[in-house]
Amino acid sequence: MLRIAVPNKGSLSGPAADMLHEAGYQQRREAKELRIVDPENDVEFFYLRPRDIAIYVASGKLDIGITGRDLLIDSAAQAEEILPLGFARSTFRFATRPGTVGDDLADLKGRTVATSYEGIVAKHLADHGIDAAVVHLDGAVETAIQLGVAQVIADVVETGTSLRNAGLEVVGEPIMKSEAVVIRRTGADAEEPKVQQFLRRLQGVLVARTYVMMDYDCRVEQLEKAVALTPGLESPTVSPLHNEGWVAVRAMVPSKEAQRIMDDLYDIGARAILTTAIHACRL
Ligand SMILES: Nc1ncnc2c1ncn2[C@@H]1O[C@H](COP(=O)(O)OP(=O)(O)OP(=O)(O)O)[C@@H](O)[C@H]1O
Ligand SMILES: O=P(O)(O)OC[C@H]1O[C@H](OP(=O)(O)OP(=O)(O)O)[C@H](O)[C@@H]1O
Ligand SMILES: [Mg+2]
Repeated sequence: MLRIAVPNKGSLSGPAADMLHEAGYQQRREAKELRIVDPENDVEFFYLRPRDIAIYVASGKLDIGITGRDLLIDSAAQAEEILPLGFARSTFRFATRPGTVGDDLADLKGRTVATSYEGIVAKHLADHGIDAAVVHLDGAVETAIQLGVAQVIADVVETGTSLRNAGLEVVGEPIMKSEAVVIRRTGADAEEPKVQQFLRRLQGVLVARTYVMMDYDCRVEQLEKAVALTPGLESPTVSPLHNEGWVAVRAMVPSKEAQRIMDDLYDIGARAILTTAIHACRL
């Protein structure tokens, strides 16, 4: 049975459960459940603190886990990313009160940086040869500056609202970009069929979320131009219509581009252009 670690709380937990549900897996019904077995899919889910997931997976007791890339790197556990999942996207950045330090990383020398991600910050400073103190806090690190515990913070930034509300602004380049990722123990068997099947299911959800199916009719003379607009993933399906000189075309297109592609197809004479949602997919 495949043993999978899933975040039990925080920003990762809801979207991870939604994605697993869309991929056809049973999920817990109550937030207090710490473990469920999905016998039909031969999978056991363990609901763990996001920060702990890389440690469990690195130990080899759990086969794979869903966590944040930043949490994986911060843990320094012997685990590696195998599939990015596209949610819980954030950047990890230094921030401070305007005017405290310049945009140059070297300005952090001799300062105190408060963060919940001590591993990432200490390594980043060491890699750049900057001697600064790091104070570990569990959360709400923005307040550390107001209360004088640190002059600089390093934290997750998504919309920037938390920083603005605390009167802070980012300084320097982003330390890293993060999103939810699937991880496994470093060097674990990449070909393990159960793991491969799990990844294919999640990839199917990602594709279903980012593509729509597009159908349209066009004149045979316009087919090459039309196909160039909708190349599909492999190649579009082209079927003859009862009316001679016309064909029906079917191809997957990125949902974000669907409206523009429909305009372009219309302009070259395609008609009856339809898009439909994809509910599930195996590439
Ligand atoms: N506002 C946010 N937007 C996007 N991703 C976020 C946000 N806050 C945290 N994350 C991501 O979520 C993961 C952290 O999960 P974790 O559950 O530890 O913290 P959290 O979501 O801040 O929850 P809490 O602080 O309530 O425990 C990291 O990968 C981080 O990049
Ligand atoms: O840029 P924003 O959209 O404001 O999002 C970023 C904020 O979200 C998280 O905080 P959370 O609410 O989880 O509190 P925490 O700091 O205690 O983790 C993170 O630590 C930032 O503070
Ligand atoms: Mg948080």
